[in-house]
Amino acid sequence: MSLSLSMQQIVLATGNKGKVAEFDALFKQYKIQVCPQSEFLVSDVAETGSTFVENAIIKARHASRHTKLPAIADDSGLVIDALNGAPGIYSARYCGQHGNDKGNYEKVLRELADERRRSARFLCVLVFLRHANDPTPLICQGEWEGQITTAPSGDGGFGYDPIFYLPEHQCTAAELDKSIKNAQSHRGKALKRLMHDLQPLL
Ligand SMILES: O=P(O)(O)OP(=O)(O)OP(=O)(O)OC[C@H]1O[C@@H](n2cnc3c(O)ncnc32)[C@H](O)[C@@H]1O
Ligand SMILES: [Mg+2]
Repeated sequence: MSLSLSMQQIVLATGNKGKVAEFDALFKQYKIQVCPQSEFLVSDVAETGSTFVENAIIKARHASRHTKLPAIADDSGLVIDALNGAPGIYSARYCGQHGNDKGNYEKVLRELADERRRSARFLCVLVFLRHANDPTPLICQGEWEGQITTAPSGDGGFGYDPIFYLPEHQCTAAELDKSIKNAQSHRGKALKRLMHDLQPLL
């Protein structure tokens, strides 16, 4: 594709302010201009897929259709082994109310109350669409391994960060320096891979 992405805006297809803040820092090192969908008044779209990949494509397509710009979408979530992979693609609305971070992680802590197996990982799927009807999306994934705590700790980050413990740092993701989270997280890894694949288009 001849389009020079370094000259053109890309819409970031997420309504999550925590993600936007992380992407703001992450994109600083790249020569592309990425603007959150809120700047174009893009509405949230129903995430009706049954995989992270499907939902990321749905969000990217919706934002691209609305703005007529290339789009990057993030679909992510927490996968807990003792809960057979839940909350997974339902992470944002696990307690029944979309975006209620505290309600969501408190539900997880209740469900794991008598459980010794605490292993879990964050997953992030990033999708890049050149335009709304792009038949060959770029798709990249990143993972971040950790343990679920028995009580929340820390007030940085967003979502499940206060209950996601990193043994190598001896703190939760909500207590971790932002730059370390971005360097090691599911989102940071997925973006590195996506930018590697995007380079030939820049
Ligand atoms: O769909 P968009 O508009 O991007 O915003 P969302 O919050 O609904 O995003 P998702 O559908 O991808 O759901 C992801 C949820 O997984 C959780 N999550 C994802 N990444 C996280 C991170 O880095 N730290 C903590 N929780 C995270 C958090 O609860 C998110 O709401
Ligand atoms: Mg969502």
